[in-house]
Amino acid sequence: MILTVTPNPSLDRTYEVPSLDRGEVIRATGERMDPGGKGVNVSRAVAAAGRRTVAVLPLGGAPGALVADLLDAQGIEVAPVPVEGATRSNIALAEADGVLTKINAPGPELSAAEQELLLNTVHRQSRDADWIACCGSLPRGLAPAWYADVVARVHAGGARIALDTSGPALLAALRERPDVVKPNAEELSEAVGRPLFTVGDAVKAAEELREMGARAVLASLGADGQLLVDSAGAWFGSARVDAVRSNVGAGDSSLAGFLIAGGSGPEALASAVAHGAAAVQLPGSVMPTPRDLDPAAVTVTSDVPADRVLKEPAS
Ligand SMILES: O=P(O)(O)OC[C@@]1(O)O[C@H](CO)[C@@H](O)[C@@H]1O
Repeated sequence: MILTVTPNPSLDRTYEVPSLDRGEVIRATGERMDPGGKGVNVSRAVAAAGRRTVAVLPLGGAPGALVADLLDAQGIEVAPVPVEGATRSNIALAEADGVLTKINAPGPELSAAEQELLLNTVHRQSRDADWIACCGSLPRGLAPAWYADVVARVHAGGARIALDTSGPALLAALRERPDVVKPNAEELSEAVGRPLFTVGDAVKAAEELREMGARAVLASLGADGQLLVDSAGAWFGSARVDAVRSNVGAGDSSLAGFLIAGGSGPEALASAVAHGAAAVQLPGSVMPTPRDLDPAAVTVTSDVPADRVLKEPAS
């Protein structure tokens, strides 16, 4: 079973607009609502692959009830932590030319009692888990070391940990030796404190994260592909993508693909790349099913193209 932890979930609202004109009333040509937050998306992708998953998340207010209903409709098992504050709504504005602008709200502040309940729920649910994916930003009230505490507690129980967060929360958790961390290029650049211009720069940065404690690093480099760096070396994976519709949740779909395929080595990287590529070709944060995957479009190699300049340099 793959357990996901999303301390700051969201109701994701996507509006399709012709273009973003500041100061104008913009009429949306389409809208959709998805249950969101990075761990929630990982659970949605794991469930879409027909595997068992449980999502732990705080839920509050009317948006929280809506997130619960949407997850229920998708058949996702949830271990909810009721909280006083309302679950946030995050907005994505998708322009006709493919540019996507996202507004992420801070979310509710969790009281000391709610924080404790969240940690205890994760701990209780972790008993059945092979992997625990801890994902996303921390809501107000949770200290930057919160993920570090979770890793320390669940590692003692034997489950493996995948961590997808950034900034101080990522740095604090590294010392507890998470089994895999999943930064994107910007998060990787921020963690090592320097810009990344080439695939080789990203490999060096991932190696530094390993020196800081991560056992493996699965880094998504956007349109450039993905990297896996672990004790056995480095692999680079990429996929042919026909048309990008929405990259919201593509990283979460990748992480799900990686964990479904065992969570280590080049085959898991290939699955991560296939899931990421499928997700960007679907609207909003729709997660791919096995039918949406195109493994033949994926290439994974240990011959990492270190000199390749990133299409989207990170700083
Ligand atoms: O604010 P965070 O926690 O960093 O990210 C939240 C979020 O942008 O991540 C998911 C996509 O990865 C969305 O479902 C959600 O809105």
